[in-house]
Amino acid sequence: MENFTIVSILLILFVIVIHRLGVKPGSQTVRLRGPPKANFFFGVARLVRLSPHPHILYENWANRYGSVYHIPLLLGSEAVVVSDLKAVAHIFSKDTYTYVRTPGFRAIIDQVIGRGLLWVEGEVHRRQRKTMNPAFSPAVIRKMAPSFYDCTYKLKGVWDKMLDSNAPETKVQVEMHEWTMKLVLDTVGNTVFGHQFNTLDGEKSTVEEALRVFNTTIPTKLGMLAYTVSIFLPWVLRLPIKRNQLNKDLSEAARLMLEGVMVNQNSDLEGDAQTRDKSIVELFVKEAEDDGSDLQSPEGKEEILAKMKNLLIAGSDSPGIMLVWVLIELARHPEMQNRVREEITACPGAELEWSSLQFSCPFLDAVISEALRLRPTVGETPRVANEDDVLHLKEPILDASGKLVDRIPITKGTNIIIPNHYLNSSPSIWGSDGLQFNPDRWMDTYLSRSGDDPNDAISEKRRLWTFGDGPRICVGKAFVMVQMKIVLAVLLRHFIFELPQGPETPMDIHYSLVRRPKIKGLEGAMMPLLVSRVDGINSE
Ligand code: HEM
Repeated sequence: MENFTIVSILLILFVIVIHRLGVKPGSQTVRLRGPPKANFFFGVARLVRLSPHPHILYENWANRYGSVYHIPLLLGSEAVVVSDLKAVAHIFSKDTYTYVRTPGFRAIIDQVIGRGLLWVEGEVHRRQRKTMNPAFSPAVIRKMAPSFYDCTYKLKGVWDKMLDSNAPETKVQVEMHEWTMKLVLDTVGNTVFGHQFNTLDGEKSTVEEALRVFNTTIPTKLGMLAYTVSIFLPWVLRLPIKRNQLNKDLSEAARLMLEGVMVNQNSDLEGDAQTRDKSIVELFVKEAEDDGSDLQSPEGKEEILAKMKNLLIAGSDSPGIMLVWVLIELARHPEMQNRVREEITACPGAELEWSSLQFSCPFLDAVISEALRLRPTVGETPRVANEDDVLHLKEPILDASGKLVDRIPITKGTNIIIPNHYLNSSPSIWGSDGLQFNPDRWMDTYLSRSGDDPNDAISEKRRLWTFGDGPRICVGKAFVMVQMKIVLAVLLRHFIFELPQGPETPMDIHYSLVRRPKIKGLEGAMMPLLVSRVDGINSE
């Protein structure tokens, strides 16, 4: 019998035993409507995980069962899907206290990233977040802008060389995931840790290699199965399978690099006080010192390493994928790419300095917002109720007995899923073109932007859920918005991006920790784009 079949059977038997012993992954208390099981063991869990368009599944379910419904998951467990905007806002606002991460999801974070901000809950989270927030203030991010430019111009230099080695006016095929990963890794290393990865200069980095292997390895059926199961059953992460080994390798590579950063940081702190403003790591060191932690002790080091690892991995995965998505969308819509380029070319300042760029190029801003809306790297927010609660709905729904209800009691242990991707794109919220790439929707002044009144009915409806919300809202949101605008302005000013088989090139999704775009039919996470010069002329 095949290895896969044996392990699958063992896995299933183990789950049944655990289930019989009464260890339920979650319990649901309300009689809600919802879809039937698509599979005896997995309910609809695999269907959602493997669907290239899970938000469409949620769309169909919401149309059928209303804005709150239950879905069957593994072996009889269930989750309540909440897409009523009032209830969603309530859950996010009570995040880390009333609603927390599922034990399985925490175990994955622990294995890959460690026990930093993404893992902690409640009071510890509040304290860690308070320390981290100032490190991502607008003033600090403004100071990072030169580094965003440096890294982007380095990437431009690499692509220029590729083009120079070809005949004039030819296009080169560039593997986008590879280069955006180098770009964001060098940037986050430089700005956040004061560490020079120099991958754009051709230097080798174990972190880059581990990230590359982790992100591009084609998941086996067993790996996919284990991932789906592990969200609810943490022990699956201890099985000796390839995906778990990749998690550990990535974690270890990040640890080794960050230990080096810590050593340098300590010597900086002992030395020249002028260098103290250098990186976010110092804030962690200071926080630990204020708490009386012994930084030389294994526990003290471990605590700081985990916090750093959170920023390194969270800060180098999603931003790279989002940049790739923007370029794909612009390659699919050449007329929009031309419009963005015209806008950038008209931007005052020869080098697209941030002081001018920040307040220019509204269409580029709109393109970025639209890609973030349609292609969120985190499609769902899974949570579990940590205590009893009541959800008050904006719009009443029909329960399983056909009664209209506008409040839903939730008991401790209930699994909750917030479908971020559905909320970002549903035609019921965004209008009939909700599923289409239409940046112009962001050019209308009444749509949600920073500074809008969050209680305004339209702003509330047109909110982006790509960065989550509430106490856990992405700490790097402002960082990545500045980074993306600079990177895209520079690259689009100089290069034209096309899909290998034209705008209609068929696309697919590669599954790793998050979903990344790929060209249909290519092995792994391959996402090549054709790059050519805007002026068609080789550089000196
Ligand atoms: C386009 C890029 C990005 C996207 C789409 C994104 C998305 C998200 C989302 C959805 C969450 C909330 C997760 C949850 O509620 O469970 C989150 C949290 C987080 N993100 Fe990002 N992120 C991005 C970039 C970054 C960057 C650049 C950094 C750091 C430099 C970063 C660091 C973090 C951290 C540390 C958290 C945990 C916050 C907490 O638990 O309090 N992210 N991100």
